[in-house]
Amino acid sequence: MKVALVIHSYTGHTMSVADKIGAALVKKGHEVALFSLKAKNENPKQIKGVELESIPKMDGFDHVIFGAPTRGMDLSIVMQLFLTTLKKGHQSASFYVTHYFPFAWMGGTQSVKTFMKLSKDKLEVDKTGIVNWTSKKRDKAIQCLVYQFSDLD
Ligand SMILES: Cc1cc2nc3c(=O)[nH]c(=O)nc-3n(C[C@H](O)[C@H](O)[C@H](O)COP(=O)(O)O)c2cc1C
Repeated sequence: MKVALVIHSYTGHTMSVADKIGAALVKKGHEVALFSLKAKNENPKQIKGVELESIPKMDGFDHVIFGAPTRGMDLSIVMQLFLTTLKKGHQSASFYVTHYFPFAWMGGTQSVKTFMKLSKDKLEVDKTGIVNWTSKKRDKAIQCLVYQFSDLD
């Protein structure tokens, strides 16, 4: 399958998970393209007036995996902006979020809700995942997520 990874990551947590998913997919024989979403003059605390550096095209991919951090108890604005650029459709997709605070309700859960809301009528999301970066079980959680997200057949 042709798989796109569309990732927003500022300090590298979300991207490090994407690298692992990408490597697992390649090992299984899938073709993988990585797109890193960036804002012009990115300032993680900025909410208003954010603009995307570029808008990658998702045409021709069999599946798209999205990854983004939680910011201010919600999905990063950069990923929110990208989702608003998508046209209506049924692209097969999955999504994971990374967050820092100890409980998913402190941002992770809301990020997934926002992703689902903004991708409604645009993506067919079959898997979602939340990675707590400060959890002692983080490595195990990432291992499970990589296993699930690279299981596409
Ligand atoms: C401005 C800002 C706001 C954040 N807000 C939250 C939050 O509300 N809840 C949370 O759990 N983590 C929060 N975080 C932590 C990030 O979500 C977490 O470190 C994430 O893994 C960073 O991903 P990245 O390294 O891919 O950018 C925030 C980080 C920044 C910089």
